[in-house]
Amino acid sequence: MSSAVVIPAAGLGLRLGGETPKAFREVGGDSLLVHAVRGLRAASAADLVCFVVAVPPGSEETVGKELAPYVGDARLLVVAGGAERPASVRAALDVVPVDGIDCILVHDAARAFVPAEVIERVFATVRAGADAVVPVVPVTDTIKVVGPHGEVVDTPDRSTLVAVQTPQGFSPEVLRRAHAAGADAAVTDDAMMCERLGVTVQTVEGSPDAFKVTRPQDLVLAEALLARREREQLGGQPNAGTGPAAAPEREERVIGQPSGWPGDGSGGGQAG
Ligand SMILES: Nc1ccn([C@@H]2O[C@H](COP(=O)(O)OP(=O)(O)OP(=O)(O)O)[C@@H](O)[C@H]2O)c(=O)n1
Ligand SMILES: C[C@](O)(CO)[C@H](O)COP(=O)(O)O
Repeated sequence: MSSAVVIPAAGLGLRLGGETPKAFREVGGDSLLVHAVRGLRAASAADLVCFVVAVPPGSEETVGKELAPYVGDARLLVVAGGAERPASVRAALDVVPVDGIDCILVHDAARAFVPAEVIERVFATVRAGADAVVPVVPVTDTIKVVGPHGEVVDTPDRSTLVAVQTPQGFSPEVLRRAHAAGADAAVTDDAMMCERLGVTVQTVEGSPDAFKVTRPQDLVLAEALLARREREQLGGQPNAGTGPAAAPEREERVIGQPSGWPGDGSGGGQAG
């Protein structure tokens, strides 16, 4: 079985702040997008033969050059994303080759540090016959349903709730059918679009490391996670020498603003 991965990376990152689109923000010297692609490549069991990345319009060429060294023998296609995540996924999905692809993963660039075992679990579950698969982690807060005036109207049983991550895995036919049906403003992930078709979505175990970089404090967490992985690769004990004094010394940096991005004077930019 061969798979393709669609990477929505066209978001502005408004909750993160800053002037650079989130996928281009750097942690440990590489952009979130590069980390995400490298992580996907590391999951060799997923047999990824095609990467399709949706990026802010105007940055396709720059991103194509930046990512080429990281995709190995796989095909790399970079397309302009849309104003909302479903439109970006759709734009990428439209160019995924039809022949020879039995599984399509959809993975947020913002979940740049997903462990290989999560990717492989998702892939294996699609390979075993599931139409749609999502990695999940338990919810650790109490969740309330709130009414129009800020009043609590319900406290759902937490044991039935999970937080959903990516990559989400799909049978190509099901994912294409879900996107052909269209998305409204309520749609926050691709699995939800499949649910609306009556497709059963299977869960598998996710990982805290697959968190989505969303707010500024997530960059601090990302730096710490990278530092922990480096220590582990060097053969050190995972927790040896940790603590406030052992915080990573790297600085967060951003890569050059792509041409066509608002403010570069070219008149290009991203809708929405
Ligand atoms: N129009 C959009 C919006 C989001 N995404 C991508 O979808 C993933 C998850 O979205 P999110 O974390 O919400 O990113 P942003 O939309 O950039 O964040 P914000 O809502 O804070 O602006 C990210 O990899 C993001 O780049 C996308 O490809 N196209
Ligand atoms: C797809 C997703 O990452 C699953 O948790 C999430 O729904 C993206 O939502 P966002 O509002 O675009 O962050």
